Amino acid sequence: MMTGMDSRFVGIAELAEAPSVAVVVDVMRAFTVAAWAFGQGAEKIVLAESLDEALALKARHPDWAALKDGPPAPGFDMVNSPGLLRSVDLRGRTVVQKTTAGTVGALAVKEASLVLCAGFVVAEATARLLRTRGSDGVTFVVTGEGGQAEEDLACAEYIAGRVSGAGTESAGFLRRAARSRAAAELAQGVRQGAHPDDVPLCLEVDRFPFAMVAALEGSLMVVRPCAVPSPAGDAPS
Ligand SMILES: O=C(O)[C@H](CS(=O)(=O)O)OP(=O)(O)O
Ligand SMILES: [Mg+2]
Repeated sequence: MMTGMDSRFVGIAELAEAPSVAVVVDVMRAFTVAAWAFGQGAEKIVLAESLDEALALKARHPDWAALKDGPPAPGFDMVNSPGLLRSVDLRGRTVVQKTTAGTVGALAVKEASLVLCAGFVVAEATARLLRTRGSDGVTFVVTGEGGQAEEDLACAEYIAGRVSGAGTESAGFLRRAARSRAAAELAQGVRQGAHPDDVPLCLEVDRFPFAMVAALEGSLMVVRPCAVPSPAGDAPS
């Protein structure tokens, strides 16, 4: 199905007012990690505004699992690495996540009527949800490097292409992401709290069948997986 969707690609700082529909993209690594957390059984992810808030939430809910980017730190259970997270059993757990870019981007659009958190691992489910909803305007928040992160921009453009029609192929977009600064820094060990498999895991297209919807629940921004069944008319590509 073709849609006449109007796509805007903006950095976090360019967000003047809450968009109606926002897709917040963080390929490396926040939303790849979020998808893996759901893959490992997490029930929900609470996005923390700050490290202090993450620790306060953990103190109030000792059974929640607190996750931050960068190196391991006291009070936190996990770091922002899909390669490290994939061996953790999170069945039924609530995860609290605080990262430099991804979680900040989602919190910046918390007033939007629909917020999807995305990376390549949930690209098709995200596109399908947007198609199903028939949104005519979508703001893609490119969270890394002031809106210039090549891995996030490539993924955002790929998802936008998939929304408009099934013909968009992933290969070129993945090549751009693989050549990004983030990929190089992860491969070179510049970014801490990493596993050697992080880059390939972040570049796995459609590893998971769900989209990730973030919404305010009381005062907290909460991400939950959302199954998006393939409509009978959706032609495979
Ligand atoms: O963990 C990450 O990859 C980054 C943090 S940094 O760029 O390595 O400092 O956070 P994210 O919000 O997932 O981009
Ligand atoms: Mg990032």
